[in-house]
Amino acid sequence: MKLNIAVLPGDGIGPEIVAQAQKVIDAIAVKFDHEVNYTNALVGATAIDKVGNPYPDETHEICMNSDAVLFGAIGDPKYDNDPKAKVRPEQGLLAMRKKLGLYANIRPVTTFPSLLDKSPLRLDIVEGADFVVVRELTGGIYFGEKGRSEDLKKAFDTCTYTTEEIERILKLAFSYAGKRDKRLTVVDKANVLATSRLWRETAQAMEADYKDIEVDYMFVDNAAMQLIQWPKKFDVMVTENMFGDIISDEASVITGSLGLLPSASVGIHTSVFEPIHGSYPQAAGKDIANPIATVLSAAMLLESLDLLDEAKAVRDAVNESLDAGVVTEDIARDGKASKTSEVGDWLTNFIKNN
Ligand SMILES: NC(=O)C1=CN([C@@H]2O[C@H](COP(=O)(O)OP(=O)(O)OC[C@H]3O[C@@H](n4cnc5c(N)ncnc54)[C@H](O)[C@@H]3O)[C@@H](O)[C@H]2O)C=CC1
Ligand SMILES: CC(C)CC(=O)C(=O)O
Ligand SMILES: [Mg+2]
Repeated sequence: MKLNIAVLPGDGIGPEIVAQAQKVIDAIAVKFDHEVNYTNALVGATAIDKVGNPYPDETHEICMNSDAVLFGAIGDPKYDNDPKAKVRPEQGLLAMRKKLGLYANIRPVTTFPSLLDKSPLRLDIVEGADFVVVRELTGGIYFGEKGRSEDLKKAFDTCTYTTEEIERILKLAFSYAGKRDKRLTVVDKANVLATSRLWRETAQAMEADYKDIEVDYMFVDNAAMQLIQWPKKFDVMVTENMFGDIISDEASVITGSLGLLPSASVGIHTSVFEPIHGSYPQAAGKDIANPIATVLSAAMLLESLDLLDEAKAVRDAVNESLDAGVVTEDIARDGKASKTSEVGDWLTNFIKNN
């Protein structure tokens, strides 16, 4: 098969972690006799620096013409620490999601047997935890009208959702639950927010079409607590953009590191495969960031193209590397950390030789 992959490394650790995922895809291509064509494109702070736009039209064209997009991360302290900056790297990520119609971000949270002790939570709490956060990705407060009063002493962000936006993400979440343990938790703040009440009303109306799915409703503050106290009670969680952003970072604690969680952003046009973490600028250029979230995002990319044996070979390699202790410093034992690039090399060799 011929694969056209758009590669958007972005900022900070983005280029380093994406390079490892590309090495892994290359090894898979050789093993399974595929031809891979990568097209690199600018996004984020790097794109602002080069062309003044965090999501240039050329990048959009490249994404639209690809079979899938492999994305690293965006963000730079020079913008984080300048609240007055008008053009920001994050606008590039949001524009990409909106223009590609990526209304759903699928964030699977699974524990790895050899890393159970890396979670700050007790082993009996985390062992066997396995759930998916389905996060709405192109609506809500991140995309709502925002502004600042003339005297600069007041600012506002608005959260808006339409029934149509809620229905399409719920449909996808119901279908995920149908393929798993048939349990769906709708996370909202319906005791306070009008948008959340619309989410709850819409979900309640859809229950009749999915009689085999057990649906429950949970306020987001309670969900944030229960996720840590009883992670095993969850199967599929579905929620709005900002709540999903926050609870999925929180969920990474169950697995041991934010550097382990992959995601797939799907919707209308092409799909984007991206780690859930950011550009981790403190680690940029040091070859220490964990590449596994990005490598597992590449596995999700292969699955999206129905290359299931190929994806399994990536997952097997990752599991073996974790069992063998070939890991970066965030999940290392007894000070024995491998570099980002060494983890990538190990995975590549494992795929070649097995
Ligand atoms: N999808 C994206 O591109 C995202 C971009 N950002 C941007 O990233 C920049 C940094 O944001 P932060 O809040 O510091 O979040 P972050 O996710 O970059 O890092 C938070 C912490 O998580 C850990 N971490 C993250 N990735 C890791 C990896 N691969 N290996 C090991 N440890 C890892 C580190 O301890 C790090 O200090 C900001 O500019 C922010 O806007 C933040 C989240 C998502
Ligand atoms: C710019 C942010 C919305 C990025 C983020 O935190 C994420 O997508 O997880
Ligand atoms: Mg986030």
